[in-house]
Amino acid sequence: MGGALLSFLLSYPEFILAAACFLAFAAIRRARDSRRLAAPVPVSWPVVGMLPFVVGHLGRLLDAAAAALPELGCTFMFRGPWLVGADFLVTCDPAVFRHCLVANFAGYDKGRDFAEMFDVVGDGLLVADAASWAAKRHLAASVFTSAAFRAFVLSTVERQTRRLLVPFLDHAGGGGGGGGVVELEDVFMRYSLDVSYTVAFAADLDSLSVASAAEPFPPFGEATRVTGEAVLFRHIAPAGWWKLMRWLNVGVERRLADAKAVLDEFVYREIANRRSRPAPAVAGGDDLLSMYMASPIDPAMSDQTLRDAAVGFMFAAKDLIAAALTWLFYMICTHPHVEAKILDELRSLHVAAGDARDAAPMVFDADELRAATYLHAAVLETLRLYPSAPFEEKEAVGDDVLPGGTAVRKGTRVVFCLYAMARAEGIWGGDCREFRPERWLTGSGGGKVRQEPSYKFAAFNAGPRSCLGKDLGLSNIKVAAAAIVYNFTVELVAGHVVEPKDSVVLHTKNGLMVRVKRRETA
Ligand code: HEM
Repeated sequence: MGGALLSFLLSYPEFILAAACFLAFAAIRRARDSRRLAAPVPVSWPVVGMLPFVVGHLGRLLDAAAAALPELGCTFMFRGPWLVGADFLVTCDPAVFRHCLVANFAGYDKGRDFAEMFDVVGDGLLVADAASWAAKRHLAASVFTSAAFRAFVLSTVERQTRRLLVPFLDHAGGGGGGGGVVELEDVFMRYSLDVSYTVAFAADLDSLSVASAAEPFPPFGEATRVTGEAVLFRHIAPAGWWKLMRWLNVGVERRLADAKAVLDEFVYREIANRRSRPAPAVAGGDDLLSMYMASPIDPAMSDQTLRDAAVGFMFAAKDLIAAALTWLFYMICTHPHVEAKILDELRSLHVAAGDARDAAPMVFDADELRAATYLHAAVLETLRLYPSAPFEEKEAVGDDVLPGGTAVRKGTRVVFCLYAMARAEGIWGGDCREFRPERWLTGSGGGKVRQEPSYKFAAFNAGPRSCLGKDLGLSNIKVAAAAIVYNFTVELVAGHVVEPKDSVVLHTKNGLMVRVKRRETA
């Protein structure tokens, strides 16, 4: 049948020409109609599909998607170039989030394509599906919810904030009366690497120390950075392209292979070191590797499982925390009244504690910050507008129909656009684009933090696959933010433009250049 059709079309090329003209005219009409809409929407052209929309908005795809999605009813099928199989469904509709991530969880997998793109985490939790995911999740939950591990994470956060972050900013801000200029996103990337490295391996990397901050990233940190870039490249480039590059071992794929070798060498050596110790000391600590090695759930855990857990943890936590801190400080710099309220709250906590730690600098711990509801609201509002993972993706396990009636065929990739959801008036109201921590607080005088359903505020994902480190991540952000706001003033360098980068983690395009100065009245 297919062969007969092909030979017919080849015998009468005018049919192909006529069909292409018809599709082109239809696309031109749709393109003209779309100009009447409030924002440009993608139009599917013959052969290239909606690729021109992507090319035309390169570098600002998230904002383009945020403007287009509400015009298209919040869900639409993105058509890639013909014959490349690059079509996918995009949505910012909370009802669709709820359906795919919560109600029909088993109907949507991460899928093999995602696992292959993110193969640096091996066969770990972040890419596993079905029964394999359930077993890994059970094991991970036993570690992440254990009191010993949580206490170790929180004490590490406080310790690294006190010994690395605050002294570094103090040093950077010591440049004359006007303070010093630093690129804060780089500071947060180093800080976050140092925290998660210690949490994973109970050793200090100190990439943010005053002495080493002028140095390039340590090889382990550089390997995680290169890997993030390569995963993004694999999301953007056609699969055949990056697979060919992988086969040829060139370009970004070659750098990825080198980065993986660095990660493997380090983690396997660490595992071997620990295995060579006498039995009672093999695990013994409260760091991630020790906790996994001592887990009664899988006493005969292979080295590869341990390696995948440790590397997966670095990717689950590190960059997401750094991105959240970066956008929080961009918001604080551009909303001085928010900074003033956070500072008031922290000062009242300090006074209420009545403690004797008047010797500056002050570092609050996670327990003390439990009462800092305004700071908590500012962090949530940052993650609403600038979710560290701006989109989530899944693959339909079978045919399905979404709320609203869109039919989904088996194998369709679904991209959940959190960044766009935050900017949809129908979902977050007319002031959705404003940074307003108050929207998270009940009552006019502050009070408690409001709960939003996870399918509407999906920064930590929704449903059974929700983030296992949500509370720890939030505490980490608050401890670092409180230490900075309380001890320093941070001002955006005049003329520096801060914009989101099209990326799997919401980094900035040009970093966050700020002037840091020791706060005189801290
Ligand atoms: C601002 C900080 C964080 C944010 C925004 C965040 C967000 C997320 C998101 C969106 C996912 C879903 C990923 C996916 O399925 O594609 C996730 C999963 C996960 N997160 Fe977090 N996370 C943060 C910090 C942390 C921390 C500190 C930890 C560990 C201590 C952690 C552990 C995990 C784990 C283990 C998963 C995998 C869950 C699963 O697949 O079953 N996260 N996180």
